[in-house]
Amino acid sequence: MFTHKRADFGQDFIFGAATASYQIEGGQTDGRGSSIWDTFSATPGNVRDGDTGRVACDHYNRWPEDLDLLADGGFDAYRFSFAWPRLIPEGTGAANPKGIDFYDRLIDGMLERGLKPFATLYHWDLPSALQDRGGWMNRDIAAWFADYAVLVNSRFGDRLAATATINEPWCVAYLSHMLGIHAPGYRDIRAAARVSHNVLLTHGTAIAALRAEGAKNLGIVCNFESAQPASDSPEDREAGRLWDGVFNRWYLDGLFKGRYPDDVLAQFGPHMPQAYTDDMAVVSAPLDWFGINYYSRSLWAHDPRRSAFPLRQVEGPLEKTAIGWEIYPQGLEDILTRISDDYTKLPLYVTENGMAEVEGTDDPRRVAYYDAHLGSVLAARQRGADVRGYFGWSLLDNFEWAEGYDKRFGLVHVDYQTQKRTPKTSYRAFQTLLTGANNPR
Ligand SMILES: N#[N+]C[C@@H]1[C@@H](O)[C@H](O)[C@@H](O)[C@@H]2O[C@H]12
Repeated sequence: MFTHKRADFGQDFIFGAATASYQIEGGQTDGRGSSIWDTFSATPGNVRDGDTGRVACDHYNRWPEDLDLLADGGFDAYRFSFAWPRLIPEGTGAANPKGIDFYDRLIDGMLERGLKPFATLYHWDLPSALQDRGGWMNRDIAAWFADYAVLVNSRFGDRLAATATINEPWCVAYLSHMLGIHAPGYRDIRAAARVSHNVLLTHGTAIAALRAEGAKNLGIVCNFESAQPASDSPEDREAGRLWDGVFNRWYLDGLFKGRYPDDVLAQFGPHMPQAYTDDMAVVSAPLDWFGINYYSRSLWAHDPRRSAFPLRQVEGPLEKTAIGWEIYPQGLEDILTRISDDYTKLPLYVTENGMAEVEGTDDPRRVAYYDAHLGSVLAARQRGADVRGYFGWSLLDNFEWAEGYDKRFGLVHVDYQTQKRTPKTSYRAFQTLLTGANNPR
């Protein structure tokens, strides 16, 4: 079990578990429109083993059982995401009544179980119809998303404990438009430059629209790595710093300082949208809280072969998870204190932290991973970071994007043939931490 006690975090600290619509819902029915992940995963070669989110964890039908798992585990909150194409199948225009009904029942189910709904408006499942119109490369997405955000707020806002506009803008932009690993699978520096701006413009535009509706407890969720040089050479030190710019400072500087870092701008060069500086007041709209997703560190070396972003990742020596990421708890303490010291005194939530492990229900390594990272949260709080909550990723084994179902992050094992849920040892560790009991269901 964990070495920490619930009281160590203070009585107001929130513990939750997190999921995302495309990764768990399935339910490609009842008026749900196509998403870019439906098309990306249907394209051979994009997702391991040809896996798709067509069924996933069948959460669309099994959500009561999944909410029971959260409640029985003693969690205070549930971080979930709305599927834009389930609510507005074409992305703009008419809403889908059955989609609204699903989230009505889901949110009411949380409240009935004493779970605080922590919502994310966008966790990567863009309506395909909007991709047909340019998707994130089209500046108009800011208006499309703002209208969607206002719809969500009008139907559900009064019941939400917190609302994040976008999950991991770096993944929406760089991973999906520069590296091509996620949907829509572009490998294009011009697309990446434009989306790196448009995703934050979209966030800020939605914040303004939601404020106009009186919405409260608004934030965004960004992912951070401890970006380090692979050696002490000046070139590698510069490579580590540049990756810190690409992954961390682009979003921190944009959101909290209203400007993008010069070293990354230099790499994007002429590909940035014209007059983007005119948008920075919108990009850096004041927020009520900030979400941090943290998993690991990364090591970087100079790579002179590359004309832009001249760096390459180097495998590190630390123990690794089943997805190959080093286990580096210090990085969570470091990013939390860095954000608090250098960027914002807003309430912070660790909105995702967890590890992939090989299949099974006994996962002592995952227990140790969570225990160490919870220790980092406590250390960051002791250093002055106003960390208000922590969400484990993920409640369930689920569709792990390009890795398909091969990589399992769940506190609860899912047998995808039977959809049977089985709490793992790590779930029991949280249950003991949060309820004092270890009461197998
Ligand atoms: N990979 N990985 C696990 C996890 C992913 O499943 C989430 O959807 C993302 O928000 C974030 O990347 C982290």
